Order: sequence, then C-alpha cells, then structure tokens
Amino acid sequence: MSKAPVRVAVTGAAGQIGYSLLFRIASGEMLGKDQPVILQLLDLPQAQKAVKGVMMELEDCAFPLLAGMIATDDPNVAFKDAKVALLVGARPRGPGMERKDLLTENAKIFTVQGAAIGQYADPDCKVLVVGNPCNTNAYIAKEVAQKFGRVPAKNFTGMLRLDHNRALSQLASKSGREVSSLKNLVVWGNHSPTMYADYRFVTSNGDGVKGLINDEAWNRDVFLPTVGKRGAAIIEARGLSSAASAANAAIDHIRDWVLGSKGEWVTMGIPSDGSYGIPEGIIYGFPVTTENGEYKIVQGLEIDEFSRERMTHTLNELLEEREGVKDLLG
Ligand SMILES: NC(=O)c1ccc[n+]([C@@H]2O[C@H](COP(=O)([O-])OP(=O)(O)OC[C@H]3O[C@@H](n4cnc5c(N)ncnc54)[C@H](O)[C@@H]3O)[C@@H](O)[C@H]2O)c1
Ligand SMILES: O=C(O)C[C@H](O)C(=O)O
Repeated sequence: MSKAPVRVAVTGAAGQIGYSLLFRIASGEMLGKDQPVILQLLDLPQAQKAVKGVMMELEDCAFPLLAGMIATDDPNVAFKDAKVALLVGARPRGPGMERKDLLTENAKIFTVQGAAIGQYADPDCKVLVVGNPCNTNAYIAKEVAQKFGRVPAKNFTGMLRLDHNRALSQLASKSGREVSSLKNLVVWGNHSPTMYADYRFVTSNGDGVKGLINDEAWNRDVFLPTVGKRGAAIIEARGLSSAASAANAAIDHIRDWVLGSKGEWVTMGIPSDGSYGIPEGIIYGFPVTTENGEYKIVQGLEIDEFSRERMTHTLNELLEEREGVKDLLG
C-alpha cells in the first residue's frame, strides 16, 4: 500500500533556491522514493505569479510522488499540518554585504513564521531555516513557536550542511581521497565566516586525514578561510548567492534527519543542550548522528586550545546576533 502524503512547506518558493529545491523534493530525493508529498508554497503577494509558473513546471514533470500543491502568501495556510518546513524566503546578501547586515531586515519574517508554525504545523514538524542569518533566524522562529507549546524547540534547526559539504570537497581535493571516503567532519558554530570547520577527526578508509595532509599552515591560512568565505566568493563570481548547492545541502540535511545518517556524523545547526560548553538554546553547528527522525550530538570529542578559541569566537558572534534581535522577541 502506498504511504500517506507528507505536507512539505517551502518559503521563498519563487526564489533561486526554491527553483533548485522543489523539483528534487517532488522527485523523492529528500523524503525517499516511496514517499508522496504535498508542496505548500509560500511567497510574497508580488511573487505569486512566479510561484504559479514554477507550479506549472512541476506539473509538467508529471512526478509520480507529487500528490498536490498549493501556493499562498499566508504563512498560516502554508504551514498548516506541515511535517517538514523549509524556511528559505528572505533577502539574500549582495556583493560587499555581510550576513549581519541582513539581521534586522530578515528577522521580522521569522517571528511571523515561527508563530504560524507554532500554531498550525504538525506537532512533529521538522523545521530547517536556510534564509540568512540562518542560525539566528532559526533561533527567533524557535523562541516564538515555544509560546504555543506545540512544536518542540529541538525541531528548529539552521543550515550548516552547505559549509560541511564545502569543507568535505576542499579536504578531498587536498588529500587526494574520494569525497565519499571522508568521515567524521564537524563544522562548529554559526553559518558565517566565523564557523569552525574542524577536520581533526576526519578519516578516509581508516587513515587520519589530518596526518595525511600534515600541513597546519594550510589549515589556518587556506582551508578555514576558503570554507568560511565561500559564500562571498560565489556571490562575487555569479553576482548572486549560491542556490543549487544551498538547495542540495537542504535536501541532505532533511533527508539525513528523516531517514537517518546510518551512523555517520553530519553537521546540523541545532539548539544547544549545553554540550561542549555552548549555552543552551543557541542554534550552533554540532556534529550529530541521526536515527528514527531524531538527532544526537556526538559526545566526548577532545577540544584543544585552538579549537576552543575558534568555537568561542563563532559563539560570541551568535550571542551578539541574539542580543541584536532580543527586542523582537519581547
Ligand atoms: N544557509 C545557507 O547555507 C544559505 C545558502 C545560500 C543562501 N542562503 C539564503 O537563502 C535565502 C534565499 O536565497 P535565494 O537566493 O533563494 O533568494 P531569492 O531572492 O532568489 O529568493 C528569495 C525569495 O523569498 C521570497 N520572500 C521574501 N520574503 C518572504 C517572506 N516574508 N515570506 C515568503 N517568501 C519571502 C522572495 O519573494 C523570493 O521569491 C537568502 O537569505 C540567502 O542568503 C542561505
Ligand atoms: O554567503 C551568503 O550570503 C549566501 C550563503 O549563505 C552561502 O554561504 O553561500
């Protein structure tokens, strides 16, 4: 017997990431090739015509798993009974802008959407915030949703997976090992240039990759800046922020959360439970494994002095961002 369809809400459906994301969700790449989906597409009133165009194209793909679609400019409608919510819609960064320039501009969107999720989404709705600054936007949505006591705080996550994937590719090319052979990477902290891509535990077919690379200066002077500033490099090159790779990371994040990471570490921005000295509630990139729709932080990793310094630096940025939005949260 075929499975009941799952409602997936996607905001910013008319945008660049939306255009890369929706077709992959409808083809079963996110929730599995046997899982029908109903897409609930949210965008601004002025973007509704473009959303209709995307829906026409989705129709023209005749995806067997696409069991229905709606388009709306009302968050209360978009999130109704959603089991997965991808919060993509927000203004992207342009050339020369830092992510924190977007903070107050985009923050208001996430108070409204947090309230809608808190009231109308499925109580087990898994929420991924992609719109930047995504950690703090996820924090806002989580805090607002908690006022309604339905969707738990742990279900609100931010996207660090693009940074994780970027770091994997850099490590594969430096070490000469296949990307698929690399295990146990962590990206700690904020999705911003302060993130700390920590490859101390990475192995490839049983070999330690740090030992294979054996170049501490490369870590500090090439690897960390390349991963941290990759978003800006793409904006510089394309004139637009990353879209297909961001959509790909969103698919990876939700797929692993829902279907399991099979023992492998993945990075998710999640509300801290106090692990590794990160204050509770802050949305911070942690290494997790996932099983049965739940994530668990990988515990017991040694934090050396360099790592602690980097983890504190990215945490401080998140604390500053939290301070910047505290008035919005009342
Ligand atoms: N976390 C990450 O790794 C990552 C990576 C890439 C991009 N991003 C971010 O994702 C966001 C979207 O990027 P994009 O390139 O698709 O942008 P885009 O400008 O192409 O599309 C954004 C869409 O969101 C819509 N929108 C704006 N406000 C909205 C609201 N209140 N409700 C619903 N929809 C709304 C716009 O109308 C537009 O259709 C940006 O904030 C960007 O910085 C994050
Ligand atoms: O860097 C940006 O502003 C876009 C996105 O967050 C990215 O990392 O590509």
